[in-house]
Amino acid sequence: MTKPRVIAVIPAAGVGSRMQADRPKQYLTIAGKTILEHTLDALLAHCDIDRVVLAVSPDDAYFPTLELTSDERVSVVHGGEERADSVLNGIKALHGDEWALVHDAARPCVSQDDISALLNVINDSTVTGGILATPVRDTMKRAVSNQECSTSPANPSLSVVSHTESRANLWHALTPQLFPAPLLLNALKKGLSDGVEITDEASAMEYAGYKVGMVNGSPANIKITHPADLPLAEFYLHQKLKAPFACE
Ligand SMILES: Nc1ccn([C@@H]2O[C@H](COP(=O)(O)OP(=O)(O)OP(=O)(O)O)[C@@H](O)[C@H]2O)c(=O)n1
Ligand SMILES: C[C@](O)(CO)[C@H](O)COP(=O)(O)O
Repeated sequence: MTKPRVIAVIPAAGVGSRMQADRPKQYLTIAGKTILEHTLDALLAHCDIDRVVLAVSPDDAYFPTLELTSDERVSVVHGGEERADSVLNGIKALHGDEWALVHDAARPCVSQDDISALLNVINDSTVTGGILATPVRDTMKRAVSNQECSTSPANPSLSVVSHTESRANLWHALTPQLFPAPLLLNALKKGLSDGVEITDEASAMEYAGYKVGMVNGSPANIKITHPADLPLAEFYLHQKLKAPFACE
């Protein structure tokens, strides 16, 4: 049986507003290279990933300065207004019967073993693709209102608890998220045109009615979002460098 083609699609067109840095966070350097280069290296190192489609901002002045621009396995498309738009542009660059492995540029700490574990869903007929995820570990509170509406004049960052959410069967969705490209393309188009909030690929596939698998992945696969995430990611990256991965 021919091995399915797996194309990585990396949304890397964000501005990183929550990071409050002097450049988009994917171009910050930790453990010796940019976050984007760490993420690309992790995906290109996996023997079951054929190539990478990168979605970068149309006015991205940083990407051309990276050496990887010469790697023939990397092609580039323009990102869009939202993450889902960037992913959609990436999927449109695929050619039909491949599997799309969508992975945030902001998640450089993903392990090769977790990528391999997720790829196993390709051969599982009980689901239509799947995602890496990790069970919630903290008690989860629902706030009365969003954080910008503090009711305490003395403490503008104070929120008020509405109630405690059950954390039974509650997971953090991570990336990569892996789906048949043609199905994901149509699901993204439908979710976006119906005005559904699509914050990950699975939400589009769920909205389209597919059964999505969840593979328990490492909580070290963090999404670098705030400044406090940088030293943690650097620690995890140094740990990864100590244990090089060899494709079977
Ligand atoms: N229009 C967008 C928005 C986000 N992303 C990418 O989607 C991933 C996850 O998004 P997030 O962590 O929210 O990144 P930003 O949108 O850059 O961060 P912020 O929300 O703080 O601005 C990132 O790799 C980001 O580059 C993208 O490709 N296109
Ligand atoms: C796709 C994702 O990383 C799964 O947790 C997350 O939804 C991205 O959210 P963001 O607000 O675009 O960072």
